[in-house]
Amino acid sequence: MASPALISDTDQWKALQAHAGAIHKTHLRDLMADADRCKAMTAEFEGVFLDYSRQQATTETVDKLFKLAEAAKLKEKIGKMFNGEKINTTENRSVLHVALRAPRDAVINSDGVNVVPEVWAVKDKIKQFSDTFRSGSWVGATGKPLTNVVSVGIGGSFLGPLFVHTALQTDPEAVASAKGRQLRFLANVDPVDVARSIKDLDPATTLVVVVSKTFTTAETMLNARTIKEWIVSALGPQAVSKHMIAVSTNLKLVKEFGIDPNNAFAFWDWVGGRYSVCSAVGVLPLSLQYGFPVVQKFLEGALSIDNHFRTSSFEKNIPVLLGLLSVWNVSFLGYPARAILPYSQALEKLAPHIQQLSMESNGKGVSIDGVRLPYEAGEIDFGEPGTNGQHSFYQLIHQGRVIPCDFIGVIKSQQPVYLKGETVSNHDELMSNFFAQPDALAYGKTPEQLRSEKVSENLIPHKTFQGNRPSLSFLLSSLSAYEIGQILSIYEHRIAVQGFIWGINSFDQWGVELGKSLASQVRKQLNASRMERKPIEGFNPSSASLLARYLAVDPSTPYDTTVLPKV
Ligand SMILES: O=P(O)(O)OC[C@H]1O[C@H](O)[C@H](O)[C@@H](O)[C@@H]1O
Repeated sequence: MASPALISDTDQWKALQAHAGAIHKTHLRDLMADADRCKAMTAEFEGVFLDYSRQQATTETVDKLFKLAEAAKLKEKIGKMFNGEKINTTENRSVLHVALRAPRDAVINSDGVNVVPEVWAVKDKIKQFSDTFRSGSWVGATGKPLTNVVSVGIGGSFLGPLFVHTALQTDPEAVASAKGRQLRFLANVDPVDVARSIKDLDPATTLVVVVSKTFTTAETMLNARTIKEWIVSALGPQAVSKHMIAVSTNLKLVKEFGIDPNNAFAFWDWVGGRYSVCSAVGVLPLSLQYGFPVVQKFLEGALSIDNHFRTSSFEKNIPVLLGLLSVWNVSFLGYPARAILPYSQALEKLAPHIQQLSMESNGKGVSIDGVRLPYEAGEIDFGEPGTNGQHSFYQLIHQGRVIPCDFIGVIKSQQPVYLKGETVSNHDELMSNFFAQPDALAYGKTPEQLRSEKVSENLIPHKTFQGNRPSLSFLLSSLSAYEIGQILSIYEHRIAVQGFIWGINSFDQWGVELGKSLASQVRKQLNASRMERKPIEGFNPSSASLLARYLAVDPSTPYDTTVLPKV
């Protein structure tokens, strides 16, 4: 018999659907009373400890999920990814971000060519360039060493590097190596972002890295031209070769832009944009700021999880367990969202990165074979660091909608602080919340408990917490470059597992195209109306009237001369 086209046609999927009915009748309060279950629902690898006992699941659920994984051929699909097979079928590409952190002697083929030597050639070039840059021997047009870096890029050419940069910013080793330097990002095409990214910077001491896989992304190219103008107007056209470098797969366009090809750093079409932080996209700007050795530790952390993911049995495999549990929450329990709640300010930009990684990967409506899905794939990811989130959206999570939560805690803070005489250290104060919130969600508070506390009857419905709200907790030993790499890789693989189970292509992103092409029609209209006073044509009544309102106001932009931000 031919294998079913959709995973939802399998007996294993149907068994889980039936099982979900039974699970809905349980309460986490009761499930948590089983100490053996709690112990069984944990996994550990190196310093990463995962406790998933607060999922609305039993060991039977997990067994059934493993059977689903078998039906979805998860093991084979993981193998195909690591072996460089062209699993991104709609773009006919391998998916080899794991090659970016593979050891020098590894062999990973794409199209019959071992890509690892090319990866290391670029890393060696980055190391050499960043050493020269950081030593002060690379000087700008006025002879001054450059201490500021502005990385211009958007989407995958921005969010991963921003996440890692933000996480490293307070790590003692990274702090020491970044003394006297700053790294900034320019992503949005909004001129306000341009103004903010160059505020108080001197072009004479600034290096600009233009980061774009395609080197055609409209926002990045306009921002790159704008920043080029900022440099040229201050230092003259010959300054570009000393003040602008690039990261791209399209080295031809880099050259045409006017950046010296010697100062261009390559990557390859088998690296998806949102999976590119371990390529020159992240490694170059981060090495300029922190030095290559710190970034190498980040890559090693990612590699450790790659090996764990590739070789561990599913029972112990953290990304596999996480991916399967997310599928369980979305497809069987019907919870469409996931909150990412790091109890670590250093992980402030994890959720924005995961938003792209997860939603661009798994936000699909058809199977990899083009069959419309009878179930929803992907989930809505959002999050904020605790405790900030607690004072913002946790009300909804506790008493409103059910949103499975990822709690991420760190045992040893990057920045220990204690005030003599205080009950606990500042980090213990933070972590008190990390330990308390998952139980508040799981156990809730009953009307009986409230009555025993003499709460007045009219307030009992308002103060009742139903509980039975799933979460999982990660406890990391510390948060250095290595663990940051581990977190990245855990999420990358978890999201791939989800896509493999749902039977979709997690590595294309056709859904971003339509908006781009409609924007080009608007761009043409804005040009025609502003420059030649042409009437608005070819839009629906709503868009035409919005455009008319927009164009009616004088933007105070003189169209016959260049204007740069004044900050
Ligand atoms: O790196 P670039 O080619 O400039 O692309 C930047 C971004 O463009 C689009 O939005 C894609 O959907 C993203 O996946 C990509 O990361």
